[in-house]
Amino acid sequence: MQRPLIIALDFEQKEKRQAFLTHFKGETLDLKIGTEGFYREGAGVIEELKNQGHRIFLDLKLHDIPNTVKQAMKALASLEVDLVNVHAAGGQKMMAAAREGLEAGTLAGRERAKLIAVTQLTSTSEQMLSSDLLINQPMNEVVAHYARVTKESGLDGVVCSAHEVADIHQACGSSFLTVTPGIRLAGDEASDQHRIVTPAEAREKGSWGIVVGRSITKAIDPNAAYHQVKTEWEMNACQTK
Ligand SMILES: O=C(O)c1cc(=O)[nH]c(=O)n1[C@@H]1O[C@H](COP(=O)(O)O)[C@@H](O)[C@H]1O
Repeated sequence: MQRPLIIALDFEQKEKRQAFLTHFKGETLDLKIGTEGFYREGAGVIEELKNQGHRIFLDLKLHDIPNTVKQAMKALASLEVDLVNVHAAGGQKMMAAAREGLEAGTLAGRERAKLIAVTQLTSTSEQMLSSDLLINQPMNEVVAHYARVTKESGLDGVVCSAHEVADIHQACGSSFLTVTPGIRLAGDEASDQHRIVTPAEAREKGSWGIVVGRSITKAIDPNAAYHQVKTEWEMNACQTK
């Protein structure tokens, strides 16, 4: 994956996922399978999408004791996806264990999946951080701290909102990966997301990759919406070079 535009394949039925992908015949995509799809369809969905030539972000957000996460990551490594994640809230030992498991499970001669950690969900607001999680620090400082701990644990990057990318680059360097969901085309509903930006803003703010679900999957013309997102995301890159 290179500065990917990742489509979140969050569908309530396998048939709906497959019907959605018929809008993209002949295109190689960066796709995300999350808990909704993986729990329903199992590992077969990964195989199916890989056979179609797509690159995969397997978003299971592991969060458990270090040994459990290590063994789970070892098992997931056999699926040979491109990107996997854990929750940074699991702490440094858990994240280091995730990396160990991933390395142990990666077949010799194969490239290890990139491993990133969710800092604070993009559905979390500053107010929720304090009222629900009892974290009384500004969101950007909390996220930058989680990013620093993630880097110290040997991971490749984080999931965050584009609003925090500059602080993360300052804390961890600009080569530390920032994958940013919470992307909306102008005028689209935020729905359950709180820390949102447009694709163009994500690029301006320096995101390495973006994750886009409903702005594409719920569009009347998903292919047109995808290419609108892609144009904003890439056009802006040319302007900022
Ligand atoms: O790890 C993720 O992918 C993730 C982290 C996060 O903080 N926020 C977030 O929205 N996501 C995922 O990104 C996708 C966003 O979907 P939309 O809100 O429909 O664009 C969903 O599949 C979420 O599970």
